Amino acid sequence: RSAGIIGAPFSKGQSTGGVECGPDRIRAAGLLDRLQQLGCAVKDYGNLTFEDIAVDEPVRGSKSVRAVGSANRRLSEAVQAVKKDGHTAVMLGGDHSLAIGSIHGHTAAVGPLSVVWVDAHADVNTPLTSYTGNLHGQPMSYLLYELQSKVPVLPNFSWMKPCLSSQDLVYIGLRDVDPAEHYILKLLGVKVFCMSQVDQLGVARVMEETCDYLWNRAKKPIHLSYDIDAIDPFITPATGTPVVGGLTYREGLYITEHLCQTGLLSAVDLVEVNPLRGRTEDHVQSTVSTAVDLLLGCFGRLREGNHLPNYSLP
Ligand SMILES: N/C(=N\O)NCCC[NH3+]
Ligand SMILES: [Mn+2]
Ligand SMILES: [Mn+2]
Repeated sequence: RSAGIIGAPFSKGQSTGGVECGPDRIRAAGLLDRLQQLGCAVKDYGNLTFEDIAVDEPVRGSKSVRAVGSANRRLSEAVQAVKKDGHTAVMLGGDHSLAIGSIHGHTAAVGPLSVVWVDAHADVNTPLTSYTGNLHGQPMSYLLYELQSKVPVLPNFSWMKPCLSSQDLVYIGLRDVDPAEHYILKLLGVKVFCMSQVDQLGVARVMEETCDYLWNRAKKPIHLSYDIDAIDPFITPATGTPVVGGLTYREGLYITEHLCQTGLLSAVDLVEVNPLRGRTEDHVQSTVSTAVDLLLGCFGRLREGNHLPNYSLP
């Protein structure tokens, strides 16, 4: 396995400062070393820098549209480069509006994807249904072919087109979905495992059904977009929009372990880690170390233990 790490210190998809510090805090917690200890080849592409947009007035209620569009254009190009180099892409956020560029670039590089979106939220508001105008609550509406008519032309978004079919998307962990989002998910028939279904089925069955559903037609590369707020805030409190009743640490890890063993995991986003939202340093550490463990699960770390192929007893 080999990982290409992209830091995306971007926060303008929402209005809470600090999420731009996510990439460096996740690196500082030892992500690269621990990936290498697993025998994973690692290339760190560094942190993206983003165009400074001096004037970025709301458009149809959506905030920082020009900055979000510009940032995601750069991210799309970076993800394409990482995929061309043959790595599994790892995008460290930053807020979830970055999924626009990550999924767009991944698709541009490898073709049609299966997307697994692990999140307390559906992030499928359109610019016209969003209460807040924050673009981190809207990325999926820019990506889905079926919603193209519901998303107005926005400045700095002309570089992209929708690139995902609603039938190639599965949500896991939903527990805070707006009425408009719920309507959209039902209208499009999107496959959803909300927290009730995680409780009802158990995470192992959820993952079996996720894979069976996504592979119903053809096996495609998997894009895992992991919002840290999918995990219960008791474990990962340092995030912008915590919602009680989330995934346990074990459930969150099981999801990554299961997708890793499919051999199809082609890109991972780990977003919404916000160190400034931890009331104590322990809260920040718990959040950041969970993020690292989730990513290690994507690259073959097993709770039973691991040893390198060349290991020999002294
Ligand atoms: N973390 C968030 N999305 O995943 N916040 C925005 C969504 C609120 N409806
Ligand atoms: Mn999200
Ligand atoms: Mn969320």
